Amino acid sequence: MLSIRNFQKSYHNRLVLAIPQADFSPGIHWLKGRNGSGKTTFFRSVAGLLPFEGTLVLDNKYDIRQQPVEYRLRVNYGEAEPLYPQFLSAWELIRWVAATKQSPNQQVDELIDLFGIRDFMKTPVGTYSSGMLKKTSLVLAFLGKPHLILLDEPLITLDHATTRVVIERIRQQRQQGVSFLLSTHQDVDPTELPVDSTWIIQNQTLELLPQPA
Ligand SMILES: Nc1ncnc2c1ncn2[C@@H]1O[C@H](COP(=O)(O)OP(=O)(O)OP(=O)(O)O)[C@@H](O)[C@H]1O
Repeated sequence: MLSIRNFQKSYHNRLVLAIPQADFSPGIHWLKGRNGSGKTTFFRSVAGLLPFEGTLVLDNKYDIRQQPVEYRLRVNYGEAEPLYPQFLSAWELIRWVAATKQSPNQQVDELIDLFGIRDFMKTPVGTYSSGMLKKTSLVLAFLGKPHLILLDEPLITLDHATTRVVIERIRQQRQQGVSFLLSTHQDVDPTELPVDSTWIIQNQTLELLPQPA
């Protein structure tokens, strides 16, 4: 599903991540790592938001450099702590992302109701609580017809009911062929959300962890 070759990311000549080779199969994959290990850097690079050295190819077809638009159309990203211009409303953000991601008809309404943001979506995001902001970012992360969704700490700041909604949505999308890379510092019950592999970012690289027996 996602192939990584000779990946390197530095900030101001300080190497943060070097991944000679990694291959993610279709499925749900957890990414672990201590604070500052490089998870957000990795997600932002895979999402096409940060420059890096190396090659990323989605579905053996879409190279982030050679098919930049096709690749970005198929890779969505929900940030751990989303930041948006304070004066924009969720509705304005959603309309814009839905248009760029070519969302199917009805999807916008479906996601707005699923995450319960209709009541406040026309007020500026500057007035939102952290949970309201997180719900907005999750609606944005599911828009379009992604093949891969990157979710950085998708469950933080959410109430119990919304946590269930996120887990159920991930399961449902997985059944429809969407893959996920997720990071979390929380433990998630594998009976609720089956995981195909677990990876760790440490020592400036990404390693596959052995699956528990
Ligand atoms: N824009 C930047 N400029 C310089 N250094 C940066 C920048 N962004 C991140 N870093 C550094 O890169 C390293 C990895 O940061 P990153 O935010 O990717 O970690 P993380 O694993 O997401 O951390 P956390 O779990 O705390 O969110 C850290 O040492 C951080 O200081």
